[in-house]
Amino acid sequence: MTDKPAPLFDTLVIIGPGLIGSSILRRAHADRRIARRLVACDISPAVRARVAELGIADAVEADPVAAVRDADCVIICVPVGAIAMVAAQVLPAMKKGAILSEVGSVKVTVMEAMAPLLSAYPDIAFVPAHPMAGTEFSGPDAGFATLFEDRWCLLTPPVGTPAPALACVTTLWEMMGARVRDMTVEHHDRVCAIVSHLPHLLAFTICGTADDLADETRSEVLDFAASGFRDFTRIAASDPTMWRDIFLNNREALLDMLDRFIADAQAMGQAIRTGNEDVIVSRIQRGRAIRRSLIENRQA
Ligand SMILES: NC(=O)c1ccc[n+]([C@@H]2O[C@H](COP(=O)([O-])OP(=O)(O)OC[C@H]3O[C@@H](n4cnc5c(N)ncnc54)[C@H](O)[C@@H]3O)[C@@H](O)[C@H]2O)c1
Ligand SMILES: O=C(O)C(=O)C[C@]1(C(=O)O)C=C[C@@H](O)C=C1
Repeated sequence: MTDKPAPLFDTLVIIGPGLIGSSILRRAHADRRIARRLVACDISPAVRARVAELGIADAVEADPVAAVRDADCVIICVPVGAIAMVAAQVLPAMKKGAILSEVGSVKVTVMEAMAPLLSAYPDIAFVPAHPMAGTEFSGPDAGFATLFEDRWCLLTPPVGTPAPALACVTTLWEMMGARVRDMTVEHHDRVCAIVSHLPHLLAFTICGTADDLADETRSEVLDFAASGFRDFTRIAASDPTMWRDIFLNNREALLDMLDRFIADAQAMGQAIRTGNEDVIVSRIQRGRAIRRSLIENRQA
């Protein structure tokens, strides 16, 4: 009889088992090659009770210090503005050689807040990750085991990250079904500003603009929303705390992309005003080409 290979981690701890954290737990619960023991920890008693009910963790803890004591890997899955605070709670309790990770949607400010904390714990490897997958829903009921399937997961390891820790986190995300790419925190934040943060800003804004026109159009907005507007309302339904933290933490990159967008939108407006068909058609053709390449890359 051959022995089963050891799992990637003995104990994997998820702090904040909401949409992303509970999706990691579900996948790891279904594939025990990822971790022998799964621990969930959340500040909210309602979330803890629900995670226990769902049965997706072997233990559910209220106290982050108790939760991480035996961890080989801890993944912080809380809103961006709370990541460093949670790290400050758990770092002193983590064992030497363990890995600390997080899944925040912004990396530069998180790294800036983490650097002074990490310098006191040279035996903990910090490997930030960002799965480019999600939905407009939050909380432990929103998660599902296939959320990361075929999606990208961006890693932003600080210079000097030990190779075995980086390899472990890479393997973890590959076992989640994701494709993995490493990049710097600065590049990450600029890429996410254009592909994720600006589109959300536009969606929140267009819904607000439509709502401000309430007297004139609101009933029509609701009646006829099975149109282009509907696609904006899906992402505009996203969690306010999460998006407040993203916008305020990725301020510079987001404002830069917003300025570019405003200039391009004004150019399109000018083309419509002056009847410049070439400009209008070439802009639409570029949009269609981008959609086609997303479909070819299985990201649509
Ligand atoms: N939603 C997405 O599409 C998406 C995708 C990729 C990455 N992210 C990032 O992942 C993180 C989590 O997002 P989510 O959508 O899963 O959020 P969520 O609201 O579904 O879950 C967050 C959980 O963190 C808990 N929490 C908050 N503060 C805490 C604290 N101090 N200590 C312990 N638990 C705490 C909450 O109670 C909640 O259960 C965010 O940083 C977000 O930017 C989100
Ligand atoms: O699909 C959605 O609803 C999402 O908002 C997911 C999405 C995105 O913008 O692509 C949102 C934020 C994350 O950091 C990563 C993924």
